[in-house]
Amino acid sequence: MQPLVQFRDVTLGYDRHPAVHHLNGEVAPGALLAVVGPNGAGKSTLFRGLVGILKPLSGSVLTGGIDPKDIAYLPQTADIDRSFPISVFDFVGTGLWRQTGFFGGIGKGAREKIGRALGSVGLSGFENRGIGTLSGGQMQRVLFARVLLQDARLIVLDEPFNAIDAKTSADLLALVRQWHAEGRTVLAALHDMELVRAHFPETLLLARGKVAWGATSEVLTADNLAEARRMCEAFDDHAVACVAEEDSSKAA
Ligand SMILES: Nc1ncnc2c1ncn2[C@@H]1O[C@H](COP(=O)(O)OP(=O)(O)OP(=O)(O)O)[C@@H](O)[C@H]1O
Repeated sequence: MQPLVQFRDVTLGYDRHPAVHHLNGEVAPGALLAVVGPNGAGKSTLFRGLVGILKPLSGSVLTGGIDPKDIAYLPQTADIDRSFPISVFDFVGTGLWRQTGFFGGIGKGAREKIGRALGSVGLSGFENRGIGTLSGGQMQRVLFARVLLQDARLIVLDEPFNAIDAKTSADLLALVRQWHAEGRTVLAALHDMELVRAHFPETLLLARGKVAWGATSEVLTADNLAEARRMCEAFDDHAVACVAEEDSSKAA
C-alpha cells in the first residue's frame, strides 16, 4: 500500500537550529499513530513540518496525493490567541474556509454543519460566546468541532487531551476512534502513555530524532523511554544544521 506520508531524511528547526533531526519513516493510510517523547522532543515541530507551516531545513515531507484542504490540524491551545474577538460559531466556521474560500459567505447548509459539529462535541448553545470566555476543556471541544467540520483525510492533533478532565478526554477520544474507524489517518502528540498503550496501535517515539517507530507495545519499552530522555538531555539546542545541510543549502 502506498504511504500517505513520507518523512525523507527530514530536518526541521528554527533559525537554522535543528529541532527534529534526520527523520525517516512512513505513515500508512488509515493509521492511528501516537507521537510521544519528552518535553522539547520535537513533536510540535514535526507536526508544523507535516502540515506545511514550517519548511524543512533539509530533506522532505511528502504527502503524496493529499490536497492541503484534506489536512486538519489541531494546534496546542497555547498556540492560539484567545484574546482575538471571535465567536465560537465563527471560529468553528473557519473549518470551512478551504471549502468556501476566505470571503465565501456562510449559507444555510454551512450553518447547519457548524451547528451539528458543535452538537457532536456537546457545545450546542455556545454559538455566540467569545472564544476568550471558554474554559480550557470547552476550547478543546471547539477545536475538535472545527476539525470535524474540515472532514479531512489526514488529521494531526497536537496534545489534544492536555489539561482537560476525564469526561472531556473520553468524549474527544471517542471522536478520534470514530475518525480512525472511518478510515481517516490520525496522528496525535501525546504524553499519557497509558492512553497510548490502550488506544493507539502504532507509536513514534521521538527525541529530536527517531528512537523507535512501530507497534506501540514494542516501542514503549523502559529501555526506549530511557534512551529518549537521554537523547533529549544530550541534544544541543544551539547546534547549527549539519555540514552536509549547510553545503546543500549553499549550492541551492
Ligand atoms: N517557534 C519556535 N522558535 C524557536 N524554537 C522553537 C520554536 N518552537 C519550538 N522551538 C524549540 O524546538 C525544540 C522542540 O520543541 P517542540 O515544541 O517541537 O517540542 P515538543 O516535543 O512538542 O515539546 P512539548 O512536549 O514540551 O510540547 C525545543 O528546543 C523548542 O525550544
